[in-house]
Amino acid sequence: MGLFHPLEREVLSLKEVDLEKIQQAVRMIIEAIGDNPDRDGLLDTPKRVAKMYAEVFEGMRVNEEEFFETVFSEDHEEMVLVKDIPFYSMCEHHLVPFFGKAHVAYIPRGGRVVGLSKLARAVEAVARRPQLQERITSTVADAIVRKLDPHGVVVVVEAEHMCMTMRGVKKPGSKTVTSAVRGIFAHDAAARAEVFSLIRT
Ligand SMILES: Nc1nc2c(ncn2[C@@H]2O[C@H](COP(=O)(O)OP(=O)(O)OP(=O)(O)O)[C@@H](O)[C@H]2O)c(=O)[nH]1
Ligand SMILES: [Zn+2]
Repeated sequence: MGLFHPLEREVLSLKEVDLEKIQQAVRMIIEAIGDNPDRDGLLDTPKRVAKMYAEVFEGMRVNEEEFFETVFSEDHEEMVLVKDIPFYSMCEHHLVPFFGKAHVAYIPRGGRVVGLSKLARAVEAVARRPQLQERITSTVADAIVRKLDPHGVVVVVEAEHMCMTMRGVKKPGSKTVTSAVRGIFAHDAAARAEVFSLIRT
């Protein structure tokens, strides 16, 4: 099992989510906004929210590098791109959702090819933590670099942030695009242009 991205939490040290603590906190929030946590409609809400948080933050207990343990020895040293991987994450500043699509490309080296679904699983694991879009992007790219030592990696993430749409600056429809470019893609403009054009089409 590899090391975590330095910016990421020590997720493996966490055991189970403390559902009881989330329930208490949600009850307090309901009281603090001036509603009655004991009215019918809200009675089970703390329990539901606790269950939901356990689900949307389940990446806290998953090491994304695990998905790259099993490699197929396939003699393919050309680009592999899995695009339009949908993801949902929670912005660490406001704990509201941001969501969109991730595109992951790499050029395998030395026959280290992984199952396509593992790229999507890594995106999902990383997204299901309190996050920044930039950190999802670089964490996925760096995990692939560390585990597969490929010729190059590109991760592009495009997302809509609810903290920018339903509140605050209120700019619905605005999209944020982030990219992490590693290896050959960083210094070969033609390779980079190819992958970005494949992502766009
Ligand atoms: N870089 C980055 N910023 C984010 C992300 N998600 C949310 N933010 C921003 O985080 C910032 C937090 O700014 P603050 O001024 O501390 O908080 P705030 O008063 O709620 O800010 P506003 O959203 O402008 O109302 C905002 O500008 C958000 O748009 C992200 O994934 N990456
Ligand atoms: Zn936010």
